Amino acid sequence: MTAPQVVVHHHKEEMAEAAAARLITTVVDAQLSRGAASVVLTGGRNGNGLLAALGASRARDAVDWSRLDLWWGDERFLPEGDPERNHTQAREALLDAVPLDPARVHPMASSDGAFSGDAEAAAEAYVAELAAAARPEDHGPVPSFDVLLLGVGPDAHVASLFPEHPGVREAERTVVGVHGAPKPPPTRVSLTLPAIRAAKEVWLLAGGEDKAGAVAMALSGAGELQAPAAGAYGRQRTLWLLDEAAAAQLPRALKP
Ligand SMILES: O=C(O)[C@H](O)[C@@H](O)[C@H](O)[C@H](O)COP(=O)(O)O
Repeated sequence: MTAPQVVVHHHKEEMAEAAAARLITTVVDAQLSRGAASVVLTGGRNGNGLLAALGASRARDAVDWSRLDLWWGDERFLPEGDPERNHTQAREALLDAVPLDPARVHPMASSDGAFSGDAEAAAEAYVAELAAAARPEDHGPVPSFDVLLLGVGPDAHVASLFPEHPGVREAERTVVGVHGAPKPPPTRVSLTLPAIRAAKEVWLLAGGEDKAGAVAMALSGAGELQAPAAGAYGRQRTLWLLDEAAAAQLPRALKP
């Protein structure tokens, strides 16, 4: 388990811009060293804020978009094109504006497609898609993601893994269907903590005072059942990207 590192920016806008710059550099370095890069996107305002900041960055085209593999940490189980889907929002925030290779973009299934209404079947399909992309040198039945992005909820949820819910307890499977999510919509598909922990780097994004309690709890020793964000860490790096409001309740020893 990699000890979490914390970076605090003044406001969430600066946090988004800094995270976008950091992501550009990390992706470019991965592409230089192995010819491709793999990133897992997250939904929510901070995740989409990062994508929008990346799209506005003049450095964005240092990325070879045709050699970027994009996955999702979770998805709201809604019809294709629904404005509330993380995939829809990511396309609007950035993806439709850059020359990605469609074969390397892996959205989770919609509720009206081949798995209509069956979130478990959609989850199983993503398990298979991840496993098919894994290589022998990878750490488990998922690709070794270079960066896995996670927004953090006010209850310290990450992806669609909510405190005390079955998904956060999943210790084997890489993707699960989620029902009765406290954050609407209730039905979702989510990576599990084992899948999240296969990533080289996990970056957790939290901005705003409504996240201060969750951030403090997750970084002060709470267990993953109570604070799923506490169980989200990368093999090589775990990075918390905060603004001052979200860092307000952090013990001094944890502040940079
Ligand atoms: O589908 C989702 O809603 C997200 O994946 C979810 O995990 C989100 O990242 C957090 O709830 C934080 O959302 P905000 O950044 O909007 O607070």
